[in-house]
Amino acid sequence: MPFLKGHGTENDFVIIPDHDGRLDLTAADVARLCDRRAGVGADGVLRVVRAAVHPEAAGRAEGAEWFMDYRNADGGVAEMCGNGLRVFARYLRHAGLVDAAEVTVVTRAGQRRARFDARDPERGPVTVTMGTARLPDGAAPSVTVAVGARDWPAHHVDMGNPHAVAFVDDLAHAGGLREAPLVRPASAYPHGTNVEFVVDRGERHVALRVHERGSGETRSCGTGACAVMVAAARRDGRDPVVDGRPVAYTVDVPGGRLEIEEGVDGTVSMTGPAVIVAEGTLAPGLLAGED
Ligand SMILES: N[C@@H](CCC[C@H](N)C(=O)O)C(=O)O
Repeated sequence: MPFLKGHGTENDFVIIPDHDGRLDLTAADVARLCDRRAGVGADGVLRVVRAAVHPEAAGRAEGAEWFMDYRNADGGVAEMCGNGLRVFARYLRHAGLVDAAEVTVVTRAGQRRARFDARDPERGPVTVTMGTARLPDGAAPSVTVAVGARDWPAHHVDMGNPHAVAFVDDLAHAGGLREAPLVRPASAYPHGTNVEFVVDRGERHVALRVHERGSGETRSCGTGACAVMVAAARRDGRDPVVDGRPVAYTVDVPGGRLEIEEGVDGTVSMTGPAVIVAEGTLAPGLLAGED
C-alpha cells in the first residue's frame, strides 16, 4: 500500500491515497501508522478519498472531488485540520490530480478551498480558507485551563473543531505538556478540546504552543493558530465584520510561522508551507486489518 509523509510547519502527517475508498482504516491502524517507533510516525493521518465514494461527504460535496478523512494520532476522528488541509492540497498537486490554481476539498467541517502560490505552485506556500470562527460564549474568557498548579482563563473558539485559547505571560509556564491540560467546565467540550497557550510578540504578532486533542503537544496546529488569531483580534478590539476592514496577524508556532487573515465576511484564511518529504510503500501486515 502506498503512503507519503508530509508536514505543514512541522505538524506531520502520513498521507494514505485511497481514492476509491476501498480501505477500512481502523483507529488501531491509524495509531500504528502514527507511532514514531513502531510505525511511520506522525501527528495524524490524511486519507485521500473521492468525495463521491465517502459517506461523510454525501450531500456536501457540491461538485468538489476530494474528501479529507483526517484522523488524530490516537485514531480518533476530527472535524478539521488546517495544516493537514494545506498538505492534502499539496499531495493532490504532487500526484497530478489537480493542476488548477485552486482546489476545493470536502472536510467534516464543510467545504474548504486551497490556493497554490502563483509564482511557485509546486513548492510555494498554500493559502486555505478555514471557514468562520464561532465564539459560543462570546469574546470574553469563559473556561479555565490548568497545567499542574497553574491555571488561566481561556477563550472558547470553534473553528469547526474545538479550541481553548489561554493568553499567558510565558510559554514555558505551560510546562512539559506531556499530559492534556485540565479544562473546566468539562461540559464546555463534550468531545474534548485542543488547548493553545499564547504570548504576544508584537503588534498583531503572537506565538503559541498547543496541546492537540488526540495527538498531544505538536509543533503546530492550523485550526489552533486561527482560533488564536481570532481570540487575539477580539481581545485587541478588532472585529472585521463590525469594522468593515480585514485584520491580519502573524502567528508563530514551534515549527514555523503562519499568516492568518479574517475578512469582512468573517472568513478566516491561513497561509503557510506544505511539504511532501517522502513516499513509499507500507510493509505488509503493518495495518491491523491486513493479513
Ligand atoms: N493539527 C490540526 C488539528 C488536528 C485536529 C485536532 N487535533 C482535533 O482533534 O481537533 C490543525 O492543523 O488544524
